[in-house]
Amino acid sequence: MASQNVLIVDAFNLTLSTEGLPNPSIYSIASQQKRPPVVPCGGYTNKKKIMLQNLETNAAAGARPNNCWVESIRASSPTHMKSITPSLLEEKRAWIIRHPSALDMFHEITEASKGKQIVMFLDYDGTLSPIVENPDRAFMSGKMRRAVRQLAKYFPTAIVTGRCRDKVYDFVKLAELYYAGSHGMDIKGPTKGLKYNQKSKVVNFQPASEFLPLIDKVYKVLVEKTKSTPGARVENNKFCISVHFRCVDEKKWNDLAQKVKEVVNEYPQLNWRQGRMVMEIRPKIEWDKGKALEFLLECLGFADCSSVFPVYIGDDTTDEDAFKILRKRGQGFGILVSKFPKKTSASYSLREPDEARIIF
Ligand SMILES: O=P(O)(O)OC[C@H]1O[C@H](O[C@H]2O[C@H](CO)[C@@H](O)[C@H](O)[C@H]2O)[C@H](O)[C@@H](O)[C@@H]1O
Repeated sequence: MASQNVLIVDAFNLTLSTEGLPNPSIYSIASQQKRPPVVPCGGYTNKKKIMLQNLETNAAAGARPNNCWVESIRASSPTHMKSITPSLLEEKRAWIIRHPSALDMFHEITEASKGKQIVMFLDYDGTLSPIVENPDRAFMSGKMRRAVRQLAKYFPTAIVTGRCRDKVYDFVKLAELYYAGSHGMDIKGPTKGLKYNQKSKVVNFQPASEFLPLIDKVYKVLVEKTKSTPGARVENNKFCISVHFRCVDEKKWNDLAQKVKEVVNEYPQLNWRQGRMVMEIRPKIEWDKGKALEFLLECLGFADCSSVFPVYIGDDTTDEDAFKILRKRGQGFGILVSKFPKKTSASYSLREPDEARIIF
């Protein structure tokens, strides 16, 4: 383990010298990856062996922790990478030792999953698709789609996203997956290739359906209220709403946040959380991505099962709810996709969506 950490730190320095640009060796490894040969259905052990063959080393970079709201939004922007100080560098090194790359730790991970049923949970934005300015253009690559399709042949696989379920389906286009849209408030089972558990045939769950009219109303209010802020964008995610900051001048972030908070404060049934350059407004109910993960495990018949191994890969603050659940259950592990250190309950890290594809 110790020698592995040294390796990570060395590679980490190399990454820093490229000012946050993708590590060229990782890119070439990713592009040289060959798809594993198709193994018979149910061949989980074979699949794990193939996944092991895909292992390569890597490193992750980091960023400054944040204390206030605007700082934390700023921290989700790569531009802050410009000011790297020695203490920041030290912090980054410490972080990667605490959350090693899942690529480096793949052997340990596969050893831990031996004899257990792996269930995959995948966030969409920033995990399966790279972050882009226009949320309507956050396409998943054909390579990523093929990798997820392949994964789902061997393990029950769910997309867990803040997006509206229909919208994420339009991006992913794989009918054999489970989909948990609107931060888990809109769950639907596969419409094709069902093979894990009969119970999952009936998966269709919307714990916040009574909030639909309210969400529609508040969406319209927010569109009106934010239209004077250049670059602001409001997205209706059916059971929740996203107000995007990514294209707003940094000087206007606070103003925009105030406007949004004023609206949300008028509706005690709603609250908001911060995501990546976005404010996520949603119903105040005890439901989140972590609860959705537990719900899906139950649907699959693994509620009280000690031999299940859930793997959750995500990049955002809302994914932390799922990472926490995995820690609490003491089952499986969480993987945070991030180039920068973030406070996280995930065990491991990956730098970018392409790396997630490698471990598939
Ligand atoms: O749970 P997720 O799948 O990660 O969805 C969370 C939000 O993702 C999207 O916004 C993020 O990605 C956009 C496209 O790359 C980017 O422009 C934006 O800044 C990010 O916050 C999506 O548009 C939101 O609706 C989701 O809630």
